[in-house]
Amino acid sequence: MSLDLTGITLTYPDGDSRLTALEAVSLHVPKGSVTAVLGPSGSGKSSLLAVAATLITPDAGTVTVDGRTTASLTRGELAELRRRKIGIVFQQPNLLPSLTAAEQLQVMARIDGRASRTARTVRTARTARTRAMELLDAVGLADQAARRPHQLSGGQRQRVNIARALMNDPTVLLVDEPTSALDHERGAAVIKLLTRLTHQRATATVLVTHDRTHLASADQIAEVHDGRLRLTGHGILDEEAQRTRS
Ligand SMILES: Nc1ncnc2c1ncn2[C@@H]1O[C@H](COP(=O)(O)OP(=O)(O)OP(=O)(O)O)[C@@H](O)[C@H]1O
Repeated sequence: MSLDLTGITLTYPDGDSRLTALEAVSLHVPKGSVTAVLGPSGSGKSSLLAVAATLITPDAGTVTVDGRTTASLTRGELAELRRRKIGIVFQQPNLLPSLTAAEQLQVMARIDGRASRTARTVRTARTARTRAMELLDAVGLADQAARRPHQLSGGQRQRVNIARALMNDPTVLLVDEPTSALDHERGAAVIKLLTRLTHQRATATVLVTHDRTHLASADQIAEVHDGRLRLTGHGILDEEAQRTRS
């Protein structure tokens, strides 16, 4: 159980030609580990996350989530894979202003229930509430469950955002610069939380960051330059970690 990108090339239309955003990118992210992705602006980091999230189909290469290669899936199967297996944490929390912290999470279960009519079990409102409370507790916000976004700090909003991404128990967690709106201390707390949740919930986590101080908690570090990726730090997880997490 992991995320694998193999030989990914992605181009965008650029006038009469095409701009290569990713070139022959391969990355193995084992279950229960954090891969930090660094790189200058425009190097291809967001494109990499969008391909991993199956939001963009690459020109070449394969994305494998939980052992399933996405190219062979129908659009419906792909949408279901995204809903059930992939959690995305965007830079800005984008919480709904009128909902409490608990409701931000419960809405995810409702969307999932409605979308998958063929699913054998549709989570009831009650189990969604219980799960939302468990996750808010896991991110240290159990006592803030009834608060709305304007009553929360930036760091607390980002923690709700992270808890929301975990609501459907994803295998893969994709995180885009989660600390850009936070001061150093709150940013460090969010990264620590993401690392702990990755290990506890055994997600394959990709963390795009500009902040090199975040690298200490990563299991492997990848750098992207002009669409090319190479592993530059912590290299490959040690064998013991591989055995326990894969
Ligand atoms: N939809 C698009 N259409 C055309 N070109 C695009 C599109 N999205 C990104 N690009 C180009 O692809 C390249 C990689 O962009 P990408 O957004 O992946 O970089 P990034 O590393 O995430 O940058 P940043 O750190 O500034 O967010 C850039 O040259 C960008 O201009």
